[in-house]
Amino acid sequence: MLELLKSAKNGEHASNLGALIAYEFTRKYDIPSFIVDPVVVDELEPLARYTGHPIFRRKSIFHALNQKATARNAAAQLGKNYEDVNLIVVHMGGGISIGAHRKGKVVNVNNALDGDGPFTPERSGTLPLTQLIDLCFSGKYTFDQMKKKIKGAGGMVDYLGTNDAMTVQERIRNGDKEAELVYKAMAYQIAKWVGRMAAVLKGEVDAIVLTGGLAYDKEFMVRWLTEYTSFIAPILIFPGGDEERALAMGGLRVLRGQEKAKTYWENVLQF
Ligand SMILES: Nc1ncnc2c1ncn2[C@@H]1O[C@H](COP(=O)(O)OP(=O)(O)OP(=O)(O)O)[C@@H](O)[C@H]1O
Ligand SMILES: CCCC(=O)O
Repeated sequence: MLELLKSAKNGEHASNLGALIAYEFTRKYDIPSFIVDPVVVDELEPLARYTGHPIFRRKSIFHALNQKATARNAAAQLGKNYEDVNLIVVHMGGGISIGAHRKGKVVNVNNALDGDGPFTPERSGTLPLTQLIDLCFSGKYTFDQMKKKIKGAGGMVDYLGTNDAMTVQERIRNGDKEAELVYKAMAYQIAKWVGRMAAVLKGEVDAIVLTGGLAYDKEFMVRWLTEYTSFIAPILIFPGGDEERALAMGGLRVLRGQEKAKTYWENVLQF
């Protein structure tokens, strides 16, 4: 695992550092370390794995740690167990993931890292395929530049020159119509993905759960998402993230014998 993460063979991401840092603590203090709900948690149902062409495979990459922790908190707020509810969890940070949680499993979710889903503060989300192929072969851009359009320099930051939603909100308050249109387009695309996940859950949705940094924005983002999606289910809001606590609780569940740690199996990542 450590070698694979160092090589970034499956993608560059800050979370690649997690296991490496944990391993240093293990060595220094002679204590166990665990990985809890990493971005590659994969509970997709078989139907969700189809892409539309046999050589492409859908990967489950999303904000699993915060999605799972927030879903548990939301279930508790509903007075139920996570394993007994259906939720659509919308994590809205620099990247955005929309997961269909059916009775404790994330059976469908967009690949939040790799050009799938709504556009986000710093990612393009799904792009028109043929235009993308044409641009790749146009000779105008390098491989790295094209990759950057999808992750890092795409989405809101490319439209408005900032990935900071709070700056955009201030611009809207000051009458910037372009900023309003782009920010609302992002809400519109997120809402469309909520609709998809409602279909996956066959309309049996106990709640739509909004979380991540953008969920603090009640004035615009939360209001627009409520307008578009509240016909599906009640909306619960858990702004920010619960990641550090979720990591600690995951480790504690194993140390207390409430959960068994799984063994990492490298072959599952060979695709
Ligand atoms: N209090 C707030 N009010 C409004 N928007 C906020 C607030 N806090 C953060 N945001 C916005 O949320 C977005 C990023 O959120 P967050 O900090 O959750 O992302 P991240 O942790 O960098 O990314 P990710 O969640 O994808 O790992 C930014 O555009 C930021 O401006
Ligand atoms: C999809 C993994 C978390 C992120 O958005 O970076």
